[in-house]
Amino acid sequence: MARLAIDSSFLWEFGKLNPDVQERVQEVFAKFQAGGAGINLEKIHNAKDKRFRSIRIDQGYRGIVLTPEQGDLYLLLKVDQHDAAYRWAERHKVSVNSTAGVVEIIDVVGVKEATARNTASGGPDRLFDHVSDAQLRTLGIDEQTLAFARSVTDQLEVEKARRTLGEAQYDVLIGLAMGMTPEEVWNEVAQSAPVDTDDMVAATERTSRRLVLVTGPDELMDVFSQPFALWRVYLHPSQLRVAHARYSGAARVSGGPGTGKTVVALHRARHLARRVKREGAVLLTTFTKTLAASLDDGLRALVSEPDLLECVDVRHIDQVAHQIVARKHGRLSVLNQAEEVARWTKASSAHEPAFLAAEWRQVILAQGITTLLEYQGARRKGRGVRLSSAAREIVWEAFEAFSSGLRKDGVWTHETICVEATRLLTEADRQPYEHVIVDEAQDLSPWQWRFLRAVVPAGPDDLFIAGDTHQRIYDNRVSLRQVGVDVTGRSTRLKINYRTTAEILAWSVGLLRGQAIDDMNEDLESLTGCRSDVHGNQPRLEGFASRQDELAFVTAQVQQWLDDGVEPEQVGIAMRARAPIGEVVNSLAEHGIPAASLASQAAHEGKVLVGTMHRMKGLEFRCMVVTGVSDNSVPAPSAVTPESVDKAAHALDMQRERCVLFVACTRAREELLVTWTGVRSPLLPVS
Ligand SMILES: Nc1ncnc2c1ncn2[C@@H]1O[C@H](COP(=O)(O)OP(=O)(O)OP(=O)(O)O)[C@@H](O)[C@H]1O
Repeated sequence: MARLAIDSSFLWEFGKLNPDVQERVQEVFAKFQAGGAGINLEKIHNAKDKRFRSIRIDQGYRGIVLTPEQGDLYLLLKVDQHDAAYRWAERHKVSVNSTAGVVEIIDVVGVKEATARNTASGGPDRLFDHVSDAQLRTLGIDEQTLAFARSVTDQLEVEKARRTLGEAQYDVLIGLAMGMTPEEVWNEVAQSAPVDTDDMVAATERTSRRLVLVTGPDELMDVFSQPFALWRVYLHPSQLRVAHARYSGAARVSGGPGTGKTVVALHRARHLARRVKREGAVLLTTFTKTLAASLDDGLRALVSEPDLLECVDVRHIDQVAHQIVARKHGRLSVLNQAEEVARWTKASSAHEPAFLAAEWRQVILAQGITTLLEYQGARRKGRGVRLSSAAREIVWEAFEAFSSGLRKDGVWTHETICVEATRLLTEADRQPYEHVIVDEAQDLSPWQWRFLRAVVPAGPDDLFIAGDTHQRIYDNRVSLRQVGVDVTGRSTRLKINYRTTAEILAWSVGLLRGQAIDDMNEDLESLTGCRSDVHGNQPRLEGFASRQDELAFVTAQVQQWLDDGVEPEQVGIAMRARAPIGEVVNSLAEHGIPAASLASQAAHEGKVLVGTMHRMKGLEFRCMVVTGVSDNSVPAPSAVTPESVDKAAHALDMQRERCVLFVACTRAREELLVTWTGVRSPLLPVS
């Protein structure tokens, strides 16, 4: 049976075709998959590549297909209106790169034009004079691109020609333009085995970033119905640049929700794994077990080669620290919350245990304080009551009693483990990792940052940090510089949102309007320019007189989505507190809708997923309900310091509550419903 591969750029274009044409395209493909009966592949007279044929989609549309000279693999490269499709065929050719072994789709007319432009405008100094023709050919540069390379005078000219050059050849030229040596470029791009440029099947398999191999009609429909899974094969150039760049030190990628930061982190992990090729050399990490598990799933979706997977250690930070400390001290016994409270109670009768625990984390550990003198001089912004010097002495005694108690009994907290791991690493002569990639970096604590700084030697590409401070849902505010991480000049902000419709994104961004949110680098972060190109319905806001009415409405809406064909696990329901989760799950179950709490161990497949707003971090759903957004639940009263106690702490708590709501709402891809009973939350816009 004939096999079909599709250029991923077409998959995006498919979404923009009108539904009639989409249907025709699918019919044509189904015929094609069924063996090709009834498909007419027509020769194109002026095509740049003699293997190109056109397929009739409907009266106005044509597809351009590369037919095989040997074998059974067809490549669908383009579907467009008749004239545009033919014009495309007159400009492009397909070849297998002799060094990288991948399929390249080259705009040969465009390359010629770019060469002529450069030659006409360029000065006498050519950018690649230091690289010989023979070296360029060895790197897989073909004759036409060689002429282009000889015309180039600066990096910008290479960047401008990105869409016209073959992808692998572009990578070579941009690498050289950025100062890599030909040997370094070779190591990045070359296949280890010799390339057979006639073997289209092997080349297509190697081009998984761009070409999607479809083996049957079901899989084809699957690809069409899940354009979101496309990130595996296609990255936007702005994402790819960040994922594949060489940085002289720590680098950071930020960007609003759904801009692909996690996707970039995963691609970066694969890229570095390919480069280092040493088991466990790359750490891909984040701050919770659940998020680390989803990074692991993502990496496995992206990387199929077992030896590459082995290069990447995917674990959450506390787990990594735990292992380092356990290696030195043996099995670690970690306090649970009740045990910690009991120890604080024992350590001092002068203060509440909650106060002491918070002071320890937010002042002592956060600032890395180790002496009373340092504590006497420490800033305590946002910590409520002022403490005189004498009062600090009393508090310090409590810390000492608490810490020595831990030491004496050989017990730990996650924080003391992290601090000890950092100490051990500072004393060690070798760090365990060559590269560290951190996702959801906005929620790491200062002691976790110090640990990460210590886990990898400082140098090129040491730390890669992905995060969005608008989505900070815990109280960790960190200045990267103060924890020894300098990303100056190596920060990129992604702007295109691939998850959420423009309507949901704009409304959600409104929740944070006027908030001054730091960028972890002693400046302010901004969502300006964050956009989505996909349009849909406005978010729906509904208030009710009773909780019963609210639940009934939510249940009916979920039923409606399911009736419309949305899979149950593509519906998420978020709320601020944990308590109402059971109530929502039961209400759905009573109406025959399978549902599960995200926190439960039960299988989640085939169920509507219900959880706290915090738990929604890292997830996404086609349809999202954010429920219980009343004035007495959002912001959560117990999580906000009263203004009368500490104005600064109150403002920060309120900001965090807004961010938590923002995170929940931006999990929605297509539909967002926000509900409340009684008076709506003051965090919601008035209308
Ligand atoms: N280049 C791309 N092409 C197609 N889909 C993409 C691309 N980049 C990201 N996506 C999709 O967009 C969605 C959001 O991506 P991702 O989770 O990486 O964003 P994020 O910036 O980490 O989000 P958040 O900060 O909100 O958690 C995912 O479904 C992902 O598959």
